Amino acid sequence: MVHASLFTLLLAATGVVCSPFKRRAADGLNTRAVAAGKEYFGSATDNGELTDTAYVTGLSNTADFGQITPGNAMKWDTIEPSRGTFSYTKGDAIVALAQKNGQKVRCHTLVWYSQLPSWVKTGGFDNATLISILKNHITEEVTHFKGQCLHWDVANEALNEDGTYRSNVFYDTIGPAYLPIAFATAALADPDAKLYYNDYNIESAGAKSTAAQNIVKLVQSYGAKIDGVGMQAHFIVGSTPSQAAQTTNINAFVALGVEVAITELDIRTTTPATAAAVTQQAKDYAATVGACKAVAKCVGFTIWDYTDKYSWIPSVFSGQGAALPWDADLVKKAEVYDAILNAWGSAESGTPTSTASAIVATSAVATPSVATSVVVPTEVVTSTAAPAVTSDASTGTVAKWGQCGGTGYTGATACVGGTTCTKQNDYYSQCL
Ligand SMILES: O[C@@H]1[C@@H](O)[C@H](O[C@@H]2CO[C@@H](O[C@@H]3CO[C@@H](O[C@@H]4CO[C@@H](O)[C@H](O)[C@H]4O)[C@H](O)[C@H]3O)[C@H](O)[C@H]2O)OC[C@H]1O
Repeated sequence: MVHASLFTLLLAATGVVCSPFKRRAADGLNTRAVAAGKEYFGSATDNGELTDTAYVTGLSNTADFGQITPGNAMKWDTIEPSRGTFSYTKGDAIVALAQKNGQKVRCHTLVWYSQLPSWVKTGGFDNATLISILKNHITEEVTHFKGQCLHWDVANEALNEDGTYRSNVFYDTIGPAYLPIAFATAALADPDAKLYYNDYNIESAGAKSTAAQNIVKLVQSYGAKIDGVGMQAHFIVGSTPSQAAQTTNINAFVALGVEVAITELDIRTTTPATAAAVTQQAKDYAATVGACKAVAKCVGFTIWDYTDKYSWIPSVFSGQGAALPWDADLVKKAEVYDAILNAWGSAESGTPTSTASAIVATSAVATPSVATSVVVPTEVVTSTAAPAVTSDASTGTVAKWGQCGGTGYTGATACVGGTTCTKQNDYYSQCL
């Protein structure tokens, strides 16, 4: 009897409840999300936190967390700090913890302008060399983690707030084609991982969300695989988009044939948080859960760490914080936690996903239209489609692939701002 009680306690601690009559998962954020039809509810984490036993116990509770995202361990500056030198220790540690716990992993992130080592950022590489560096980095990293990543955030934050492409070394050297090249390369290295574009301030309609949808179309138009879009959702208490606005926006992405995930949710406020702010924060969390729940193709939900103890917010947004459902003492904020829990629906099966939204999402799924011209690097080609880069108004002073077309280009010459197209290689032609 004593042994049976200990066994029950042990199972409860690891997220499983056992009785002589039935065995089911313990109630929690993840089990509720799964009951509502989602693949997981998860949390970001970081290596430095893994020595905190109480923290790890909470993170390892699969009733709450069915997925882990490495906050920094898989970024370029950690993985390939100098050219050709790869270090996987930190990423492996997080994957090992997830595997031990039976949790999924969202792998984050392959191509980002930030946390990019200076040898890449200021290396002064020409177009062909940078493409080779990009492809090598992706191939090496994705191959290393092959079979271990449910999702890869292939590209992170490629856009400015007005929807134009963010100037970074990849865009400035390669042009928008760096995105389809990155996705195609990742797909070759791990065909089973779902490949995501990930960004912030794309959680409701607007120029940046439209531009993110255009990135989906761009990658598709090159014949490369893109499976999903991650809405980071770094929100501010009382200023989050409404549930309806988020639902409509998620459906706009789903209509392009991709899935969506909430990838980095936190909702910050001025610290110390007031009682009113916490009440509003609970409503704000519930709104994003409600939006994801309402769309069948919103497949998963991640908060950017689970406790204020390790939130990135105070270090970046001065005077802000208290953004997560657990406080800095690892104590659940009951109001916020319960709001998330209840927004997913009941523990048994969840409230059924809104039929109306799900039908909109499903029926709106469309194969991207196929046009006649082909502009793809040979290893990328799986379908034919027109390039979606004609709005790129860069002129001859900055070389952009896609200005004039590449191998196999049969469409109208689009030498924007110049008169002569000079083909340099399969990715790159210059308009002068
Ligand atoms: O240890 C930390 C990591 O946790 C951290 O991870 C990144 C955090 O979020 C992602 O990048 C940031 C997203 O938010 C941007 O600021 C937004 C500006 O507009 C506002 O409206 C919005 O509310 C803000 O969130 C930041 O500028 C981005 O850096 C990124 O995907 C994560 O990897 O990275 C730094 C480490 O020290």
